[in-house]
Amino acid sequence: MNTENQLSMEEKELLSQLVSGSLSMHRLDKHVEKDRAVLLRRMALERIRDVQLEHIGSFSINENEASKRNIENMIGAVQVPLGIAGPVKIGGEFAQGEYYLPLATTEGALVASVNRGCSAISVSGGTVVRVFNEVMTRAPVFRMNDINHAKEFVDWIKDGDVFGQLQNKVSETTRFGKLTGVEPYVLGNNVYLRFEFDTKDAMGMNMVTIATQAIVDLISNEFGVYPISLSGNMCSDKKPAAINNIKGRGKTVVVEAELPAEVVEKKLKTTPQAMEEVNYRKNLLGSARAQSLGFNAHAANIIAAMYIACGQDPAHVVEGSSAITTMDVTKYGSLYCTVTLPALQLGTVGGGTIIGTQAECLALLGVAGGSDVPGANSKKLAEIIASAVLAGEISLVGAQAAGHLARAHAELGR
Ligand SMILES: CC(C)(COP(=O)([O-])OP(=O)([O-])OC[C@H]1O[C@@H](n2cnc3c(N)ncnc32)[C@H](O)[C@@H]1OP(=O)([O-])[O-])[C@@H](O)C(=O)NCCC(=O)NCCSC(=O)C[C@@](C)(O)CC(=O)[O-]
Ligand SMILES: NC(=O)C1=CN([C@@H]2O[C@H](COP(=O)(O)OP(=O)(O)OC[C@H]3O[C@@H](n4cnc5c(N)ncnc54)[C@H](OP(=O)(O)O)[C@@H]3O)[C@@H](O)[C@H]2O)C=CC1
Repeated sequence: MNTENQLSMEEKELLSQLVSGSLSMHRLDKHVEKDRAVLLRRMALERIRDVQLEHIGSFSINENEASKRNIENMIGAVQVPLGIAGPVKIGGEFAQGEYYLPLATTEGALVASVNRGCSAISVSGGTVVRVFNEVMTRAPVFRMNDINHAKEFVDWIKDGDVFGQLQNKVSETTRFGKLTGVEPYVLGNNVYLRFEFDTKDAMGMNMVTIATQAIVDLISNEFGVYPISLSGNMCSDKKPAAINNIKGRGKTVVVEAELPAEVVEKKLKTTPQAMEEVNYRKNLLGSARAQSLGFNAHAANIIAAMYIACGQDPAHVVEGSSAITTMDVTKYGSLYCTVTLPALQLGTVGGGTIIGTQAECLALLGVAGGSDVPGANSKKLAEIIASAVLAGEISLVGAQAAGHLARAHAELGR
């Protein structure tokens, strides 16, 4: 437990006010520097709850930087073990060569599994991966007087001159972001405008939210309606939603690899036929019967572990998990595998990407910060994560085809 000897007289007084409740935790920031506020809040909690927060207090994050843009009421940091899988050979438009994958997880057997998948993919020649679409969306909801009013509004917003005005307005709020489209959706007298943006190397949710505020101010001045909410859930952010799977959100990425039968037998201890059948009956039929939005084995596992490692917003695992995995035996007897990720939201600038450990993971992948051609780094990261997901799918489907799932977790996960 931290002792009061480390504190000045003023800090001791603030600590006792925090413990008594006469000073709220967040107001402390007005009285002391951020690093001292983090310490005092932690010490107050130790006293209030009679616990020791020694590990929470052990970190290298810069409290001033983090308190500006990543966290409020900071008391420390939690640690998640970081493992490495690979190298995996990737043939992307942006990611080309061999990559070590940082995975932050507490699930034993996960890193071993991705590592095995990487090895099987690499000896088979690597992945081929492409980003097909990139778009970040924000969709305010407007309550119109009646259907006529809704129709007038939709016709107005579709006018090319109006769209040009909106684009100009957006360019006043961001140097990098561009408004690329707007799609109106109507429900009764509600109109949802799904604005689409290219956010380059940023994941972009702050960027597009600020831009959309400027857009709705213009709409209010020009058309006389103001949204009920800046986000009307047709965006759709951090919720499982078919619209993201169909239209895409973040990066839409597709990855493939073809494994010769000998590789499947040697590396995965099974056959292409057995893996094809597991994929069909589990990932396709089982997911359909369960009415799942994701037709895969564990895309979320790899996305979550790489998002945590690389400073992404982990809530976006929701959309990322809606991936579809296919596995087909070819006429040559090899196994052709693909993963389609319709909505992989990520960035290499902003958000959690600047925190020391996360920035180091991005550096390990060669994608820390913005790229010379804005957007290239985020697409490279998308290609790498998609390849990692494929490695995870190949290994887990292989383990289930071989009947090794329970054994692997008994040995490595407990
Ligand atoms: C565990 C293995 C990999 C063993 O796999 P194996 O083939 O029995 O082991 P091996 O000793 O022959 O090693 C083969 C390769 O695996 C890797 N490997 C092997 N051990 C390690 C290790 N300690 N650390 C790092 N890498 C390891 C490594 O690449 C190695 O090659 P080598 O380098 O030796 O030439 C395999 O059985 C496996 O992948 N099982 C599946 C485990 C898995 O994917 N778990 C993910 C979580 S499951 C879950 O959360 C979701 C679920 C299951 O509920 C979803 C669903 O419904 O399906
Ligand atoms: N506000 C919301 O509703 C939501 C917010 N979030 C949070 O949003 C954060 C991510 O938002 P995001 O907008 O990505 O990040 P930031 O708000 O951190 O902004 C990133 C900024 O980086 C600048 N930038 C510098 N170089 C580049 C480059 N090469 N490409 C693109 N932008 C560049 C841009 O400035 P400029 O704009 O001047 O071009 C951009 O706005 C995360 O913390 C996430 O948790 C998540 C969901 C919803």
